[in-house]
Order: sequence, then structure tokens, then C-alpha cells
Amino acid sequence: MLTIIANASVLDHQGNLEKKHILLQDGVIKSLVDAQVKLSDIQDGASDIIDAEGKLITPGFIDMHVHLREPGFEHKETIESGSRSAAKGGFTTIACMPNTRPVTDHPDVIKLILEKANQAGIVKVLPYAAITKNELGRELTDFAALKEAGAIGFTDDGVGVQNAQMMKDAMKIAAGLQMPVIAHCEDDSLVVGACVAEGEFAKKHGLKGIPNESEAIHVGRDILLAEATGVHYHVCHVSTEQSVRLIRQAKSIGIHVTAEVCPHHLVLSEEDIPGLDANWKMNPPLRSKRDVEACIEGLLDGTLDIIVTDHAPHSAEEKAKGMELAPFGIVGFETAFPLLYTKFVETGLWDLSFLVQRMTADPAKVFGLNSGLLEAGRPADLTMIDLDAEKSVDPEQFLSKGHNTPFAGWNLKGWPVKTWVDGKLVWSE
Ligand SMILES: NC(=O)N[C@@H](CC(=O)O)C(=O)O
Ligand SMILES: [Zn+2]
Ligand SMILES: [Zn+2]
Repeated sequence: MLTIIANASVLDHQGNLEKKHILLQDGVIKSLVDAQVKLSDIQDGASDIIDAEGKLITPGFIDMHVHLREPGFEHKETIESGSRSAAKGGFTTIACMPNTRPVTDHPDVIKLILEKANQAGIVKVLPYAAITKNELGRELTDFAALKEAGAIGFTDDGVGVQNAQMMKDAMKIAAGLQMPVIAHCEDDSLVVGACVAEGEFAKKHGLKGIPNESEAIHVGRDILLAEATGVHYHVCHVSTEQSVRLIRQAKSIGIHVTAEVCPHHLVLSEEDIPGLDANWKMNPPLRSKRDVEACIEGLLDGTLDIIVTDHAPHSAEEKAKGMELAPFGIVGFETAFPLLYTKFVETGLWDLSFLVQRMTADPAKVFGLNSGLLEAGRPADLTMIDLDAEKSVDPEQFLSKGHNTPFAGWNLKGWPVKTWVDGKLVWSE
């Protein structure tokens, strides 16, 4: 079956926009043809021709840090609802975290996730497995068996691995299996009972603060352990100036460390929190302006490799418990691209190709995926974006079960309008 996406704007290797017809066949990108070529010359046998005049086509976005909540927390999200939400946001591959119930610490849970994702048949779902059983930090899981079942890496996201020897043992085994260790960096002893960052907001509201060191102390420790074990060490949701500095130094001496940053940590600081509204509560918390600047700088100089959403849906009831009692986390799929496009590309701070690469080719490179590039022979995972479309964020319109976002009402440009996975249209506005 031949599909043609005609007259699409695509980014070339230099980041310039070119007009192309994109031919898809059997789930794969067959070729990109200059749009000067008449459609009548290439459309023989095409079962579907989509006019993409005036629209940008990019490789499908890849999100290496998401929470789909199934099994166990289906009231927050399911693999199906999360996949739909991802597709609407332009994502075609998502990697889901193991803090489910049961925790993804056994091959059976990996198999269940892959089965459910397959049944949903929307986006590609890549499961992470837990480092420790039940994410309790006491006993390692069976890495070899989890890899065999389809896990793509190991992480206790949601909590930090508190014991250094445990982390070192995990890294040694993962290195032997050529698998990455992905770390939620947080030293519990420095955090106890805090819900927002240490800073002006915490002071004003008489709240205990989460200090920057609670993140960076793990980053520093784990870099040393990665050096000792040779593992590919990937840092989750970097949010502090100190972490950026440590990762930059580690990279400069050749340690195999990579890192991710979330849109909210690039766009918001603690100064933006309007009040005690838990839609502004996430882990790591919104930090100071200085930290935001350091994260942006880190992304620009390659210290931070990729952008992830850390899509973390919770129910309205849970979030209504208020800043101190509500769970940490905000949804991310359906606002990520327009948010970053509006804040950084429209304003002339970043090239469009810089943003697109951090959400496509770079995550694919960091995690060894075959997708993320718009070239012949690659899977036909594509996103169509209307860069001129402008609308305000309406959580009621989200396909995610979670409506917990600090961006409600924000007026944004650059909305995804169609998404294909393996050549199949999985979402269309
Ligand atoms: N990021 C969050 O604020 N919450 C995540 C956990 C996590 O990513 O650490 C969640 O599972 O809700
Ligand atoms: Zn985390
Ligand atoms: Zn997370």
C-alpha cells in the first residue's frame, strides 16, 4: 500500500525547510521526492494522497520518560489513553516508567505492558524495568530476564536509589548486558516532607523546601559509579544548575553519561507558581530562574541531550488535595511541542531544527532506536504540524485522563495535527 504525503515542508540536514512529497509503503518511508515533481508522475498505485501544503512534517516525536500508570492506577491513565494522548501530541514512540502497581520488576509485567500497547495499536511503547524489587531499594531485580522480556533499560523512577553499593551493583550488571541505567536523582535524607523547591515561594508560604543538592548529590555519586562500571548512565529530568555542571564535566572526560530535561523546567521557575495549586507540583520541583537558565544553557551546549515530558497524570481528586498532600506530577504530551515552539522558536531563540532534533533524532541516538529520522528506509513514524495554528491550552480537550497541567489557558502556536506510526494514521485533528 502506497501513501503519499504531498507538498510537505521538511527540514533538511542543514535545518532549512524544503518542499517534498513523502512516499510511504509497507510501514516504511519509501522515498522523499522534490515537490517540483508532478504528483501525476509518482502517484501510480497510491491508495492515499494527503495534502500537506503549508504543514511541517517531522519524524515522530520520541519521549523517553513517561508514566502510563497501567497496571494498577488505571484511574489516572491507561496504556490506551496515554497512547492516544501521546499520538495527539505528535509522539510516536514513548518509554514508560516502572512505578506501576505491581511495579514493573518482573518479566510478566513487561509482557503485559507490551501486550496492552499492542492491543491499543496506537504508538510504540517501550517499557523500562525497575532496578530494585517494588522500587524499595533493597533487592535488585533480575536484569537478564527483564531484558529478555523486552525491557529497554533499568530505573526506579519515582524514587532515587538511596544505597550507593546497590546502584553500583545495578550498573555493573546493566553494563554487562549493554543496557542503560536511568536515574531519578534524589537523596531522601535531604528532602523529607518537602513539596516545592527551597526558595522564595517556600519561604512565603511557610513550606519546607527541596534543596538543589538533593538532586545533584545523586548525579555526582552516580557519575563516579558510571566511571567505575562503564555503564551508560542516563540522568532523569535534570533541574538544577549543579547537576548540569556535574554532567558537563563528566562528559568532558569521556564518561558515558547522557541526560534529559523537561519542558516545564525550561519554561517555568518557582517565581511563576501562582499559589498553593498542585497543578504546579512536580518532582523535581520548579527551581530558581538561575536553574532554568542553566538547563537552557545545558541543552544548548549539548550537556543535556534530549527533551522528555515526564508525562505524569493524576486524577483531579488527587490533585485537589493541595500543594502539600497532592502527588507530584503534571501531564505533558499534549502541550510539549507547542509550548517549546512558542517559547523558544517563535521568539527566535532556537532554530526549529534544534527543537525537533532534541525530540526525535537525539533520543533515538541516545537509546539506539531505529526511528527519529526522515529518510528512506526508516519506519514511517511521522508528525504533521501546523506551525501557524494558534490556540489556548484547554485541559478539558486532553485525551489523557490527567488534566493536571500548569499551562491551562496559555496561548500557544505550533500544534500537531496528524500522527502516523509505521505508516498508519493514528491521530488526526
Ligand atoms: N515527576 C513527577 O512529579 N512524578 C512522577 C514520578 C517521577 O517522575 O519521579 C510520577 O510518577 O507521578
Ligand atoms: Zn523521577
Ligand atoms: Zn517520571
